[in-house]
Amino acid sequence: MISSDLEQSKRRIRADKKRARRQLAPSQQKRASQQLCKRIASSLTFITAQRVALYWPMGGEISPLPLLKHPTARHKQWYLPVIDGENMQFFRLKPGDRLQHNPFGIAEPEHRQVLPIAGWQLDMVIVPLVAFDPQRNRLGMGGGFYDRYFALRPGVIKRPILMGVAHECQRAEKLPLEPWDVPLQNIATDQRWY
Ligand SMILES: Nc1nc2c(c(=O)[nH]1)N(C=O)[C@@H](CNc1ccc(C(=O)N[C@@H](CCC(=O)O)C(=O)O)cc1)CN2
Ligand SMILES: Nc1ncnc2c1ncn2[C@@H]1O[C@H](COP(=O)(O)OP(=O)(O)OP(=O)(O)O)[C@@H](O)[C@H]1O
Repeated sequence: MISSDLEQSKRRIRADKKRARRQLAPSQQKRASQQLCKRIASSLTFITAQRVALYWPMGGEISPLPLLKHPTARHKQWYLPVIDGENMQFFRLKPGDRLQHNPFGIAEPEHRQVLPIAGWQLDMVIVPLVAFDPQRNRLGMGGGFYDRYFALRPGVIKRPILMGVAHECQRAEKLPLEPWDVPLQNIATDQRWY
C-alpha cells in the first residue's frame, strides 16, 4: 500500500479535529462564531464582495451564519453548496427560502434556480475545513468537493477569494499536502487571521 502513510496521517488528523470541534460547549460555539463573523465582516474582501458563498454548519463546524444578518451585508447575494453525487454547485439563498437536508444531513436550498452560479461569478467563498495549518493548507471532510470545484480555476484569476474558516482548535502543526489541494487566500478563526 503506497498511500498508507499519508492516508493514515490524514485520517488521524481528521478524527482528532472533528472531535475537538464537537467537544466545544454550545456557549463556546456561539461566542466563537460571533468573533469569527466580526473579524470577517471588517475585512475588505467581505466588504467589497457582492456575491458570497457560505456553508450551513454541521458537526461542530464554526458557524458563518451570523454574517447573513450583519448590517454591512444587506445588499449581498448569498449562495450555498448543493451536492449531487460527486458534484458540488452553488445556488442562491434568499431570505425565507425553505431548506432541505442532503444525504449528509446538511441543509440546502429546496427550490433552486434552474442554473447554478458559475464559480467565477462569485466574489468570495467561505470554505469549511476540518483542519488547517499556519501555511493556509486545508484538510476537508475527505469528499474532495471544494478541491474538484476549484481545480479548474486558472492561477492568474484571483476570483473568487477562497477564505477558510475554523475554530482555532482545528489548527494543526503541518498538514500533509496533496497535488490537487487548492490554496486558500486566507483563513479566519475565532482568534486571528492566517
Ligand atoms: N457544512 C458543510 N457543508 C459542506 C461541506 C462541509 O465540509 N461542511 N462540504 C465540504 O466538502 C461539502 C459536503 N462534504 C461532505 C463530505 C463528506 C461527508 C461525510 O463523510 N460525512 C459522514 C460523517 C460525518 C463526520 O464524520 O462527522 C457521514 O455523513 O456519514 C460529509 C460532507 C459540501 N457542503
Ligand atoms: N482536482 C481533482 N481532480 C480529481 N480528483 C480530485 C481532485 N481533487 C480532489 N480529488 C479527489 O477527492 C478525494 C478527496 O480529496 P481530499 O482528501 O483532499 O478531500 P478534502 O479536501 O479533505 O475534502 P473536501 O474538499 O470535500 O472538504 C481524493 O482522493 C481525490 O481523488
